[in-house]
Amino acid sequence: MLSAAAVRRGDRLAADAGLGGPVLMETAGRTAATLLWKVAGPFSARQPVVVLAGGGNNGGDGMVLARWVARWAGPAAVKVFLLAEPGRLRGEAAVQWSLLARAGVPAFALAGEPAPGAQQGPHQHQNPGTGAGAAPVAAEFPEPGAARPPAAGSAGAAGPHTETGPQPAADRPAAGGPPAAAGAGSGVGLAVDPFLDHLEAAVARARVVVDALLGVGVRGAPRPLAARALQVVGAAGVPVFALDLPSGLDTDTGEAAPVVPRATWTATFAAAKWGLVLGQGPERAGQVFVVDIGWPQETGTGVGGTGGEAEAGAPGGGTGGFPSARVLDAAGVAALLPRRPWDAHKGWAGHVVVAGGRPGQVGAAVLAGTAALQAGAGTVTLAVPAPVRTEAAVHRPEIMTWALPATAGGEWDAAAATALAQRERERRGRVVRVIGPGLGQSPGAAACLAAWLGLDRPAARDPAEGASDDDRPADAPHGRPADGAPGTDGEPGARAPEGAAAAGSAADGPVCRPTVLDADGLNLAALLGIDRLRERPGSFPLVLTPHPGEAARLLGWTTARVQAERPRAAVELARRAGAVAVLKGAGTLIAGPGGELYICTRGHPGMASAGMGDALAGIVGAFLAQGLEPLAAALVAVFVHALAGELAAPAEGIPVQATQLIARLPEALDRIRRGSPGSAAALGIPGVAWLRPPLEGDGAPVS
Ligand SMILES: NC(=O)C1=CN([C@@H]2O[C@H](COP(=O)(O)OP(=O)(O)OC[C@H]3O[C@@H](n4cnc5c(N)ncnc54)[C@H](O)[C@@H]3O)[C@@H](O)[C@H]2O)[C@@H](O)CC1
Ligand SMILES: Nc1ncnc2c1ncn2[C@@H]1O[C@H](COP(=O)(O)OP(=O)(O)O)[C@@H](O)[C@H]1O
Ligand SMILES: [K+]
Repeated sequence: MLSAAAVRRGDRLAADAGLGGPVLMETAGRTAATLLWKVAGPFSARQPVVVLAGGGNNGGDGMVLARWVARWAGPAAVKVFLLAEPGRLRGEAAVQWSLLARAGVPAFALAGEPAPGAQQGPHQHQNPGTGAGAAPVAAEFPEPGAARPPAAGSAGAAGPHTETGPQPAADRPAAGGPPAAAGAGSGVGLAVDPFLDHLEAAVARARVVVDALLGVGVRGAPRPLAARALQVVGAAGVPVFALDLPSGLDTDTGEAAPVVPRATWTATFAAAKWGLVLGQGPERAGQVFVVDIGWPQETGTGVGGTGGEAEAGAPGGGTGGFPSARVLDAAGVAALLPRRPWDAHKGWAGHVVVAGGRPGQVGAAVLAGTAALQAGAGTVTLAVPAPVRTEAAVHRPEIMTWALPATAGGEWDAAAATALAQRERERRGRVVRVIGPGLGQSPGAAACLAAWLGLDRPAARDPAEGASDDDRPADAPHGRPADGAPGTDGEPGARAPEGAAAAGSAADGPVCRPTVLDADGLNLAALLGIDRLRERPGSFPLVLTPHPGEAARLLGWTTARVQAERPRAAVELARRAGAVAVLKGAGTLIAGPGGELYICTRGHPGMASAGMGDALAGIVGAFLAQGLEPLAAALVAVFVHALAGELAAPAEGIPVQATQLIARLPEALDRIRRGSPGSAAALGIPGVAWLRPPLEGDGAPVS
């Protein structure tokens, strides 16, 4: 996931490696043509493609695509509208314009200012700034079926038109019309109004419009001329296939003026761009396909990403726009999944303790616990205020419950902090805490949270923790016996703060454990101050799972700012807390304390329902309990959760309940292990991957 600045840097790295613009453009345009054919083809003179091209490299991509479609289906199957004066084209776009002429592809362009003394009219327009070689545009681009003969001796700025040039498809009569290169153009090199009229007429008859007007080079909202052309396209209601980005969409923020097309498909090159997943990007881009154009590996942006790897050497590096992120995919997540040994026992898979479930919100803790169980935790306990213990216990017989000290009103009592730690110590095995689902924000809950985070006093090593090692095979995950508590490096107490042994000993206070903070756990942490989380003793593993509102409270931002700057917000949460931060919502972001950033593009709006977050917190806990490091646990949990949400929805837009998602967790895990739908292979075009594959129940848009 790249910013515009990162794309430029990637292009430079590619060029340094010998992959120059023309090579990349050819790969981009040809692959996009293949993809277009797959999603919207076949094309013919009766089912033509109209390409709206701009004067930059995005337009160049469109011209490459047009050339290939013409080669496969005959020149009458495609028509190019260049919203620029050909004489002003530079670099690769100029080359592509020249190649279009050679291929006999019908095309229209804007006419330049007439040369002094030249007769007015579309064929007489001389392109300024092109010197002696400037040629009437019309001569280069014959319009199929037009009566006028080709202008003789034309030699354009972009190269001579030669009738004998390679025109593989020109001798193939296009369906429903005369041979493509038989006649001369009747309307190329046009003033603006006739150009737009022709565009309107062509679009009305088109099978699909290819939007190649503006790509990552866009600056601000489309200017008036571009806006008029986009308006024409939008008004026609014909499906739009956008190249790189829907034209005018802000590459970094996803801001979009009203004229920015609502594409049915977008083929984005090298890697996805932030603008496709932020702001209005998702609704403008439609189905997004990531097209590998051959950037060298050093750029770190292979198709589909590999997930689970650091983004070392990736373009962007935080310069301008947002930092780069890796897109989670099934293959990358599969590599991170814990591998259960054949002789595994429940201790191997850890013990998730969910602390929450105040009266009226017991369900939140139940959902987190059930999700933890379904995601593979060896043991799950719901630690709840005593008055609700029975209510918590009735749901799943596999789940234990601990009744903890409560106030008269059934809220958490401050004494519960120590009581919980005591109950944990009575059991062997690796304990992970999921703190927050239904916790409430009572003073007692706040006191417990501070104690569990070790922020009320120095924390100490839990002597019972070491014993749990005996339960595990020698190569068991989580090589850190006490998970970051002081003295875990083999010298018990060696790094313990002064007085820690007394202050935080097993006998008289809570110890710290790998922790997931969610919901009110986060709201209370915000009151403590997010920066204080860095002070937690021993930097024990910590994963925060805020939704945008909770993230705003933690950062002291508005929710709107969090949403507008999601990548920055995620990185900031992780940096300030010194923890792994999962910023939930469409396009969940996972940030590591070292600046790592990942995005999960899976899941769907049907998952916007109560309890989904509780389920996610429980799943993160389950993977911590199974020995994954916190970043890996968060990555796996987010992906599995999203995939289970997809499996639970019969179709796009159908609401899913948390219990339905939780029920599908084992299947989601199995899919990931076996390679889930949405891999590049599933689309059937090597080097092309869905950014977010269609839901299976939705009827795949590809044939
Ligand atoms: N450079 C490379 O290595 C590659 C670039 N590729 C393509 O090149 C595109 C980027 O090309 P460019 O940098 O030439 O930029 P674009 O083609 O995206 O846009 C630049 C053009 O848009 C005009 N423009 C900018 N802002 C505008 C606005 N608000 N209203 C109207 N017109 C506006 C500029 O005057 C210029 O003509 C990518 O999106 C991608 O499609 C691909 O060919 C792959 C390789
Ligand atoms: N539009 C969406 N697309 C993908 N995932 C979504 C979408 N809406 C919600 N989700 C996911 O559902 C979960 C909702 O969590 P949260 O807002 O905390 O819900 P709750 O507090 O009700 O449990 C998150 O994991 C979020 O990423
Ligand atoms: K575009």
